[in-house]
Amino acid sequence: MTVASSDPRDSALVRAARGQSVDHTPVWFMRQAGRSLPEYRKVREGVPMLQSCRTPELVTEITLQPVRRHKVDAAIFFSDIVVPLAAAGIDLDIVPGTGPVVASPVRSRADVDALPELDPSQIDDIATSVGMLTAELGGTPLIGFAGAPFTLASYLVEGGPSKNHEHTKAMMYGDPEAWNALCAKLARISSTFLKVQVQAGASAIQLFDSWVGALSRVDYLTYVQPHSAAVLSALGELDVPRIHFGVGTGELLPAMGEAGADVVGVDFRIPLDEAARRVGPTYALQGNLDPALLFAPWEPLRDKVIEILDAGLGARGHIFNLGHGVLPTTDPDMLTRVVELVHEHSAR
Ligand SMILES: Cc1c2[nH]c(c1CCC(=O)O)Cc1[nH]c(c(CCC(=O)O)c1C)Cc1[nH]c(c(CCC(=O)O)c1C)Cc1[nH]c(c(C)c1CCC(=O)O)C2
Repeated sequence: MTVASSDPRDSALVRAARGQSVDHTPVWFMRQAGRSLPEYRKVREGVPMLQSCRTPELVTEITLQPVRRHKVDAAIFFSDIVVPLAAAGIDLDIVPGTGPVVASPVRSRADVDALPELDPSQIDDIATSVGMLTAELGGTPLIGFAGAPFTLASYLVEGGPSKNHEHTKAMMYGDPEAWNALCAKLARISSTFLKVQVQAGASAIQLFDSWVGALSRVDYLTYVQPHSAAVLSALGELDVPRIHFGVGTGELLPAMGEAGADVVGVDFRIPLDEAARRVGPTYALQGNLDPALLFAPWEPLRDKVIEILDAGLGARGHIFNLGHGVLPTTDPDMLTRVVELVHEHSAR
């Protein structure tokens, strides 16, 4: 039984991530801050996404909104995976309804070599935002995050969102040296972005490799895992739990754990008890309610939440989450109800 404490290291989220006992299953939602909340749409009015991410007062307000409203067990830092790339000087924008769009796609070794590094001094505002947030959050942990090298590389090489990642795979296979140089650079940028967040007070981190499910296991092990491992091991000395998530990664879950995670994020395509069997007793799990089920009637939704909570008991630790981000048209009251149910049903 955990006692109430104002130290986020004693929170249910951090304890579950470490495989320690908890008094309830912690819950948060990917994209809990965002368009599903009217209070978010209000404060974002007229402010471009990248500018919002670099304005500490706005980052603090937006990050706190879902914590106040839903009583989730963690805040996720309001930012974006491309913020450190833009901060380093790469010309890109986040286009509403589309996602990140890069002015000059990276297609050759020369393009890779021309990419800048990120100096921590270029993201002083990120440290400021995290400091303001942790002061407000008290015992509620703040999760810092970054994009993993493959997912960032896909945006840079394709020039924007991609279904098939064809230019990315073409570089991976056609010029492995350029590919490895690109991913090594992105690993350094992500490590810096994460370290700044943790040193400023984040209590856990999540490395998003959202699109890595596009790869076979062998390609993942050959071309991607070493670079993700470099990011996760760079965080090792800072002693915060590391969550590693991607979409469509049923075949990659053990390999993503072995990249150096403490918690493996699971999407909704495989049952959580099957995920627990696949990763074994070494890793805690996070997941995995289908975000589309928040549009279903309460009864089947409730049954699914309970099924996931019960399956999670078979893992080293369980953090309840969605299998991917909150969809923008979700009724936020459904999220609040899910949080209440998770807390009620999992109370030990
Ligand atoms: C792939 C990826 C991106 N960004 C991110 C990922 C990994 C997570 C995932 O798999 O979803 C990470 C991210 N982006 C955002 C967060 C905020 C924290 C949170 O989860 O609440 C996080 C963790 C805010 C955001 N990032 C973005 C928004 C929407 C901006 C808006 O409100 O207009 C938000 C709230 C923009 C963005 N940025 C990206 C996409 C695909 C989009 C959506 C495009 C759109 O539909 O408009 C790239």
